[in-house]
Amino acid sequence: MTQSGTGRAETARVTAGRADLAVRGVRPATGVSFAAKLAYDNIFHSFGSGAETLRGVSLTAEPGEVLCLLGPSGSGKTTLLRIAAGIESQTRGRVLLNDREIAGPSVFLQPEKRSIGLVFQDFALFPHYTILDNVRFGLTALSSAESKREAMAALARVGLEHHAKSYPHILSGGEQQRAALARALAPRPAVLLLDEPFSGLDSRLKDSVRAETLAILRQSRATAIVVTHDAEEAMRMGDRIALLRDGRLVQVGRAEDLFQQPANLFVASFFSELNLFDATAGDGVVDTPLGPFAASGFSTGDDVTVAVRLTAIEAHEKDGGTEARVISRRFLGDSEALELAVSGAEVPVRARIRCGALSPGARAVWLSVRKSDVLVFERRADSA
Ligand SMILES: Nc1ncnc2c1ncn2[C@@H]1O[C@H](COP(=O)(O)OP(=O)(O)OP(=O)(O)O)[C@@H](O)[C@H]1O
Repeated sequence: MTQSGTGRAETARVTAGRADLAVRGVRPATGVSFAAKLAYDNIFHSFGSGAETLRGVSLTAEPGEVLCLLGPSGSGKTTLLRIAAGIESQTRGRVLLNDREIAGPSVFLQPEKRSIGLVFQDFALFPHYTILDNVRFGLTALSSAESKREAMAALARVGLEHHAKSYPHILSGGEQQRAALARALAPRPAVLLLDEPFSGLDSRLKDSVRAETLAILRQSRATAIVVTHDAEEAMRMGDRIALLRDGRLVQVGRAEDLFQQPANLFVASFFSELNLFDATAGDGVVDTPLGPFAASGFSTGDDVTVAVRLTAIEAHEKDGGTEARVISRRFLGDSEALELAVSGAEVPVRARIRCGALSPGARAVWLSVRKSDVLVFERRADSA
């Protein structure tokens, strides 16, 4: 989602409201949040009379966990975050914080009463405020001395005390991201929502900022929901991943679950590049141009799609396996991308092999396939 001027105003509204947290009840030890459970119960949403953006989403972020909301552009990730923050309203369903309804048919708790923090894609720091004042922004209910102390503690947590007096524009992208995180964490929200928090960073910076952010989230112990459209990012960050498509939850689980036991072809293709072969199941097996594979659970005559990960294919120059001819090779550093002509395959078969596995002039090769990286799905018109 692109951050708009309205978005900034919302940041201000949501952030300002977090001061409410600071003055209520007993506060935990420095740097620690009250982790909470956030539950979506059968959420539906549409913008005006338009098509439904969310269709029956039920999902729980457990206390202290990092839950990644993953999905293609337009699948409804940002809308789901905004509903939890209270800056968008669902048309049906309920949102619960620690089993208490905060949004439902007859309840709407204002954003500032929710103890839910929000970090936007472009950080949304106020350019004319120092970093310290940006972080103090959400602590207005505290005395000046207290808010300064709390803001400095939050900056220390993200390693930015030395930039307290700086203005945002002199900070690097990664530092601005950490400042935005400090601002969101300063009021010690029970739940922190992060909307594509690393998308504005260049790819080299991204890895280190992501690792730092995860460490800070762990230390703060807040429950976090992180929106991303990048499967690798979700696997790196999430204790669990919830994959959305067209406003519906497709699968929720640990990265290993989604990768190894994808619910359908859409999930599988979100996590790895695949060669696809349409085929008809035989008696527990299915024949493809790359050889026969097990098709347990399917009956003879079932239409299936066989998905072979690019990394499942090995190429050799010694006779054995499926014959293939090299069409193209591309050096990618750690690996090499191959396109191969294989008898019976309508389009070139793609493979990702270890560099140096084939001699420079190799043309005629033989392929073997790691069976654990072959997935067989029922063939449906909308399955990928
Ligand atoms: N203000 C709006 N008015 C009308 N439709 C909207 C509005 N905001 C978003 N949408 C539509 O709602 C759907 C879901 O949008 P949303 O931003 O939640 O998706 P997303 O998964 O976060 O996408 P992205 O990864 O591109 O940010 C999209 O089809 C989008 O075009």
